[in-house]
Formats: sequence, C-alpha cells, structure tokens
Amino acid sequence: MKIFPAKTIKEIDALTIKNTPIRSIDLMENASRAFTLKFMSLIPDKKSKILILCGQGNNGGDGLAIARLLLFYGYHVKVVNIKHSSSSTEDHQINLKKLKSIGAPLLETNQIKQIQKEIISSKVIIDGMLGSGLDRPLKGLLKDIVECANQSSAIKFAIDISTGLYCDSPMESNIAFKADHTITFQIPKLAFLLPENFIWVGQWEIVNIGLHKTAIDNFISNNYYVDSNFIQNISPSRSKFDHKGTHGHALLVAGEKGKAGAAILCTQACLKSGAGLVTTQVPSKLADFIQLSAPEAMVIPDEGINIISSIEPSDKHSALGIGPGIGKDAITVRALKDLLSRDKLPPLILDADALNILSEHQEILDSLPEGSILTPHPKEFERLAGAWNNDFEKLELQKKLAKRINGIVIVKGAHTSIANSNGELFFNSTGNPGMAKGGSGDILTGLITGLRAKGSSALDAALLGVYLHGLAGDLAKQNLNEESMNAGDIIDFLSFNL
Ligand SMILES: NC(=O)C1=CN([C@@H]2O[C@H](COP(=O)(O)OP(=O)(O)OC[C@H]3O[C@@H](n4cnc5c(N)ncnc54)[C@H](O)[C@@H]3O)[C@@H](O)[C@H]2O)[C@@H](O)CC1
Ligand SMILES: [K+]
Repeated sequence: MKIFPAKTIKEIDALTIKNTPIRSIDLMENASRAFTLKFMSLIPDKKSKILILCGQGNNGGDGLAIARLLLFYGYHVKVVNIKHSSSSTEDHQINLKKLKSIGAPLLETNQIKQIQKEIISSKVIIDGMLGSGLDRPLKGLLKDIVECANQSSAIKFAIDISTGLYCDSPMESNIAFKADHTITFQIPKLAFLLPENFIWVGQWEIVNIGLHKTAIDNFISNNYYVDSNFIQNISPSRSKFDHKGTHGHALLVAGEKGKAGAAILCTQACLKSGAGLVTTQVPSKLADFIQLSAPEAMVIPDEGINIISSIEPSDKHSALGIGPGIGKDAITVRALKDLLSRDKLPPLILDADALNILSEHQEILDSLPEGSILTPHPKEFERLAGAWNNDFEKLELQKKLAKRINGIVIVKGAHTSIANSNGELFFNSTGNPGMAKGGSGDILTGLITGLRAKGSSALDAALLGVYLHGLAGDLAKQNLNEESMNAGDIIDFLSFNL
C-alpha cells in the first residue's frame, strides 16, 4: 500500500472524480458512509450523546454527512457547525442543507463557551474540524476547542486525521485533537506511523472509499505500508524435487557468557525460516546449550571459551547473521574488523552488539558489503546515526544510513521501518507491545538471516522477516496476551501461513 502526501491525496481525489466518474459530493458520501459503518462497529451504544465538531472545509462536510447517517441509524447526535471562517466548501454547504432539512440537532456558532458546554455533556466526540487540508498551525477558536476537547474523558474519534496534525510533516504548534481512534480514508498517512504522534492518532484504521485504482497506481511514492498482500507476493516457495541443499545454509554468530539465550533464540528462529541448513557459532562453553535446545542446527564452538574470537564463514554459507549477545570485548571487535576486511563475504545481517561495535568504530561502516542488513532498535540506531529532533528527521537519518552502506536499515519498534539505499521506506503493519521484551530482536535476526540464506533479496528478507515476526507476535498475543507472552512464544507461532 502506498503512502502519499496530502497534496497527492488531493490529486487522487480529483482524478477519481474525473475518471470514475463520480460527483465530488458522492465521493464524500462514500467516505462518510465508510466512516459511519466502522464507527458503528466500534461504538454500538446508540443512547450516549455523540458530539460532532465540524469545520468549514470538506472534513467538516464529512462530519455533517456522518451526523445525518448516524441519526438515520438511531444514534443520539449533536452537531456543531463551527463558524471559524467566513466561507465553506460547496460540498459542506450541500451537506449542511441536507442536515437542516431533516431537523437535526445543530448548533452554528463561533462562541467557545457554547461549544464547551456541548463538549462537557458528551460521551463521544467526533473531530471533523480540519483534515488533510491543514496548512497552518492551530490558533484562536479551533485551538481553544481542541484544547477543551482534549480535557474531556469522552471517547474521541478523528475523521481522516486529527485536527492539527499534518499528514506528512512535523507539527508546528504541538497541539492537535487527541484521538483514541482515527478512521482514515483509503490511504495511510505517514504521520500515523511515527511514535511521537501516537498521542494524537490513537488506534487507526483504514476504510475504503472507492478511490480510482489507476489514479493510485499512477502516482509514485517512496513510502509504503506493508500488508499481507504485499508479503504474499514476495514469500518464498518450494518445489517438489528440492533438497536441503537448495535452500541455503545460514551461519549465525551469537552469544557470550551469560547470553546463551540470545544465541538459542536466534538459532531456533532461523530454523523456522525454511533455510536448508543452520549453523551457529558460539563461544565454546555455550556449544552444548545450542545442541540441546536446537538439535536441527549444527554448532561451531569458537576457540574463545566465553567470547567470540574469530568469524570465518566459508563458501558454503549463504548468509551470515552476527550480533545477538556477542558483547564488545576487544577480541570480538578485532574478529569483526578482520571479517569485514575480507574480499568475499556472504550476505550480512548485523544486530545488537555487532551494531554497537559499528557505532564505536564508524570507519568500518564503510567496509560493509553491498546489501548488508542492519537491525537496530531506536537506541542502537541513535548510537549509529546520531540524535534527531523529531521522527521525520529520524526517517531521514535512516535513509541516509541505508544509502551510506548501500544496504538495508531496519529500525525496530511499532510499525518497524525498513529503509533501502534508493530512498524508499517500508512500514510494517504487524506486531504489538507484548513483543517489546528481551530476546525479541534476536529472533528477528535469526529469521532474516535464514530468509537471506534461502535466497531472498536483502529487501525481501527484511520485509518478510519483519512482517512474519510481527504476525507471530500477534498470534502469541491472541493466545497468551501481551503481558504474559515472551520472546520464545513468538518462535512457537512463526509461520508462513498468512
Ligand atoms: N473529494 C475530496 O477531496 C474528499 C475529501 N474528503 C475530506 O476532505 C478533507 C480535506 O478537505 P479540505 O481540503 O477541504 O481540507 P480541510 O477540511 O482540512 O480544511 C481546509 C480549510 O481549512 C483551512 N485551514 C487550514 N489550516 C487551518 C488552521 N490551522 N486553522 C483554521 N483553518 C485552517 C484551509 O484554509 C481550508 O479553507 C479530508 O481530510 C477528508 O476528510 C473526503 O470527503 C473524501 C473525498
Ligand atoms: K479531523
């Protein structure tokens, strides 16, 4: 799914109207109906007072149409048409007329006191003040209304996007409508995917409004939202006469004294990737733990008893994952540097301590072979790439690093982002906060290394690995809940069944 900026969304709307063809008022009706149906599934209670705050643009037009539809379905609705501007859009005017014609409970005002009274007495508030047309910071009446609504304990919904939030650039005034739910029209907005905006966006869902497919296909985007359709197209397959030799050989380098668990989780996850063979190199003292916990894997005991002292892949290894729990001992640093000074290397995946070593020895970043994959969490990413002022800047740093290494940078978190060296960004759609626990990252590294060993391109291995890891986390959550699920449970639920 492509993510577009507000300007392109407007152009797609216009092309939909022209090419479908459909009248703009009918497209607004489609959008309002889609919002209403989703809203009704989330709020079945028809008795509590719902306040719909409408601005003078098309977002307000949606609000007025939604009010009419909710009234039709028997909901208890009050509408405020906020007179914050002297003019309103044509579709807004049409919907206002329709609403008046059915005698809807409607207040038209620019008086904050009157609006405040309505807010205080409402159980649900729907924000139809401003949408993707926001072009300046919130001030005056709209800002006062948003502040007042934010203090209310009502359940809050945003139509398309919260008032005050830009679709694709940082906020200017640090104030927006604090939605618990955002129901957005067909195209995901970049702003929804960034941690700093969670307080304004809440849970968000996409509803289809019938935008013209060719119009969407014709616009280029560098940002994508990765859903199961996307993943199905890049999932690997097997054919009847395949043997273990046709599915690659993954080599993992992991673990130090006290961190055998990282190596075990990484190995077990790699075994679920479909790779033909998996070998794990660990400090010699840990070798038996791997053999016992992952009997399908082979083990190379390092000469170091408690640390990794050398990394020497052979031609038979088709991908090499390094990092979970390896520590930063000077001998391990040397081993990594020696490895990267080699001419020929298998595709690399670097995580955890391998990334911390790279952060402290930035000169070796430039010796990473093309197509390497880095999998930092935000703190590791900050050590690698420097600090950022807002999440949009963080994305720029991520793209810059991917370009510098001519490879893939995965920054983990809710909606994990994956950058390639062409300046493209992919945001994941699976996963939940129950996965934010020790060991979860080790599993991702094992999984991606296996996928890469099996023959997926660097980008596909990253996209698939991140998606499947999140999906397994979601299944673990369904079965266990977010608190009690642990990283090992993610491995149990890893599956290519999409
Ligand atoms: N055909 C379409 O274009 C469709 C649009 N839809 C809705 O229309 C919305 C976009 O509509 P509009 O482009 O009219 O934009 P908005 O409804 O977001 O409002 C734009 C108006 O508000 C003013 N404005 C911008 N920032 C302001 C601020 N900080 N304070 C006060 N006024 C401000 C602008 O000057 C403009 O007059 C979408 O978010 C969506 O809800 C949907 O109905 C689907 C179809
Ligand atoms: K809105």
